[in-house]
Amino acid sequence: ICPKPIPGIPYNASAIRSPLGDVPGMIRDITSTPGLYFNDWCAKQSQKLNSPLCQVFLTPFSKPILLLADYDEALDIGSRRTDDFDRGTFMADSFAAFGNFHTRMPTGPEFKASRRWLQDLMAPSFLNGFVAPTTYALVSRLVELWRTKARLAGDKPFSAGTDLDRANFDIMARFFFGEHFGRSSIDAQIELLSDEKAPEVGPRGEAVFPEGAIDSVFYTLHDAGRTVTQMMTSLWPKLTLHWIPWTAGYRRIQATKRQLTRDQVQKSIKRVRAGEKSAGIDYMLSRELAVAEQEGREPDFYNDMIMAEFLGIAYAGMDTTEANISWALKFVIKHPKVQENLRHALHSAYPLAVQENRLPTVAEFLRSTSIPYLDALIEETIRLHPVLSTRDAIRDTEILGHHVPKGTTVFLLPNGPSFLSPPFPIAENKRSSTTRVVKPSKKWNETDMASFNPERWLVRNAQRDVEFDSTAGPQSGFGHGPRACWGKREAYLRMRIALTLLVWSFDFLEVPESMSSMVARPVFVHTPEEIFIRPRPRV
Ligand code: HEM
Repeated sequence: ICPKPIPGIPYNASAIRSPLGDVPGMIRDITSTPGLYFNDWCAKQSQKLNSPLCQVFLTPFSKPILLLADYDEALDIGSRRTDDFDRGTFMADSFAAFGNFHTRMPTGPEFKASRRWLQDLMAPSFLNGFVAPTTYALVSRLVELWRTKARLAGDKPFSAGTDLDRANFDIMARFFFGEHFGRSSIDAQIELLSDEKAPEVGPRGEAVFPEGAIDSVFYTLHDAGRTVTQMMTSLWPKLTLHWIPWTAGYRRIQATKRQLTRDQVQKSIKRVRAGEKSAGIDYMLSRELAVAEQEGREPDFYNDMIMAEFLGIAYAGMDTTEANISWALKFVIKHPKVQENLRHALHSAYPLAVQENRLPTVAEFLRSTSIPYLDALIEETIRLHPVLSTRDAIRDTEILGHHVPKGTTVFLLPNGPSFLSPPFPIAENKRSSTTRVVKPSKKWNETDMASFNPERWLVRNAQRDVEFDSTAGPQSGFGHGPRACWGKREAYLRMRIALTLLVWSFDFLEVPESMSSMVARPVFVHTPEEIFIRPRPRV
């Protein structure tokens, strides 16, 4: 009943002496180290076991999970070895509460059908024509809210976490449903402050503002997100799978799907039949209409898989992007020089807006090409707070010369050696045949790999101009290959708009040490435990 390791791959000796595997050690490490969470613990094991491939036993009586800590092999598995590896049980189980969401599926016919409905939503025409102006308008409301809060708070910092949460929720809700979703939840906050009442003062001297009501879909997404963390950290995932459908959170998820069907799908069907398209849902249902016509059947607008995409994607796109915007703000607060450089880069990109003492318009934003320092800051934030990718072996195969049985889950660590600490030396003949034939990736300078330094992404071109180099060194924050992040383009667009408008509008002044913790919350997505800001309006 003790775990059975795969021969030749290092593991913690104590793990195979108990049916509980690595669980007791992991719980001990995590509870005794503030800020250390699941992904960090995994990265630490590869360092402790001093191997680019090791194995851990994360649930009692379980099969081993492989931890791969090498950028070139992870890139290879994600993008080139798709006959050996695919999305597998770990993700499917973790996202169980989301129903037929495509991230849970192997790359087969059902996955392809789901992706067909989503086909238009990452197209430049939809992103630039609909998502950018919508996001710009919503972030402008956040700017308005923080102006009001800054005025009422005087010199006191205040928590920005809930506002960022709401703004990102508003953005995702409108991505799918447009203005038909109703009033923005940031507007509800602004209204609440219209009495100009001074905020209360919290225990650390921070200004505390009241919280307005918010749509029930917001709570549902958080409930659903909690089930992902619950599943990933459950000692008994199979039991948890059976138990989740009985929880109040799960019932709320089902009720929300019914509500969205009633409120949004019906309205969208009318628009689609009238040939009108604006929000994401309209494009999805139009695709279904077109496919149904092609296949000579009635459209199935209420298909459970379409419903599952609304909640699944809203969750996948909300916490991840919000976390990175929050970390980026924390970094610019902690590093005033970076904030100054960023503002200077933004001002140089939009000289007319500086001259006219206003924000860059959405049209200017869309016309501008890359702003290297902004792109570097975003990339550096993702590098330091990445999300884990996983794959399962779909046939008996090998990694770094070791036999890997079919069905084995592999974590492609985005935060271990190669990324945040020096890579392991690996003999060329141990690498996969597909890795050997491509040029090895560039490596990070080993002296400062774990520190925050946006400059690492900048290079000078032949004309001596500074450019952003997305291949400057290893980065796996969005995963690789056909199962990499589907929403990457929207995420970049949102992060660029949000950071441009926020850093243009405010000087983010230093906050006291007691409010500037860089510790992350123990949830699946590396999110700051708290974020306090002290914004001083500029324009
Ligand atoms: C900074 C923000 C984001 C980060 C760091 C991030 C990261 C990731 C990662 C690491 C994966 C797994 C990739 C793999 O296994 O190779 C993923 C998958 C996914 N992401 Fe994102 N994501 C972000 C934003 C978004 C947004 C905004 C959306 C939607 C609008 C989105 C939708 C998805 C979906 C649907 C998948 C599943 C893809 C599949 O299974 O084929 N993500 N994301």
